[in-house]
Amino acid sequence: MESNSKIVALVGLPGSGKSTVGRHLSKRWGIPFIDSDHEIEARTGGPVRDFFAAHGEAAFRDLEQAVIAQLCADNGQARILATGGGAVLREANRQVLHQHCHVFYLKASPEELYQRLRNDKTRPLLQVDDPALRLRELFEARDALYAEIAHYVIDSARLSSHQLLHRVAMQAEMAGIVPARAQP
Ligand SMILES: Nc1ncnc2c1ncn2[C@@H]1O[C@H](COP(=O)(O)OP(=O)(O)OP(=O)(O)O)[C@@H](O)[C@H]1O
Ligand SMILES: O=C(O)C1=C[C@@H](O)[C@@H](O)[C@H](O)C1
Ligand SMILES: [Mg+2]
Repeated sequence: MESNSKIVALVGLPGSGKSTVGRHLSKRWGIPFIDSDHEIEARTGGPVRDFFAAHGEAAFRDLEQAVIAQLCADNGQARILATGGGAVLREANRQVLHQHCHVFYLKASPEELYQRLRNDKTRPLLQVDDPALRLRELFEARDALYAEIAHYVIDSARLSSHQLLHRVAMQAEMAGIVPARAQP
């Protein structure tokens, strides 16, 4: 990875805490938080699930790849980036993330994710008859891909979201990726 990179990328399954941790780190460090799904929504003018339904997954993945390449381009600006849960499925995304960002894999078991998300109706991938099974399948298919690109694996088992945030912040600050800042 480029040693002067100031991009912290958060990867992991739906519910792993990317948005929660990303928002808090953004406040703590005073740098922007960008979510690739939100960037795509800003460009297409509607929710990701509508784009999926209208154009299919392959078209979504093409757009996602283009967006991630742009978000990882070095412009000297420090930032926190969360990627859509499926971004690691493409080799090109794995390469660009690993090379240009400090990648943190927020790892959680499918059982734990199910407990967090069981009442959530906003995640399209989980609106199926058996969301617990779906999470197990996603974990099986993706855990090794997240781990492959990660510079840091943060296991969130038995951590509250506050403790998880603290772990990521400490790791990044100790590694000198961002200057340590007093919490607002
Ligand atoms: N370590 C944790 N312990 C308990 N709950 C957590 C933890 N991390 C996140 N949560 C809760 O789980 C839910 C999902 O978290 P969040 O939206 O941050 O996940 P995400 O990785 O951004 O998911 P997605 O990929 O779908 O955008 C939130 O309600 C959040 O408060
Ligand atoms: O895990 C996935 O494949 C996805 C996760 C979301 O973040 C979105 O990017 C989209 O719904 C696909
Ligand atoms: Mg999110």
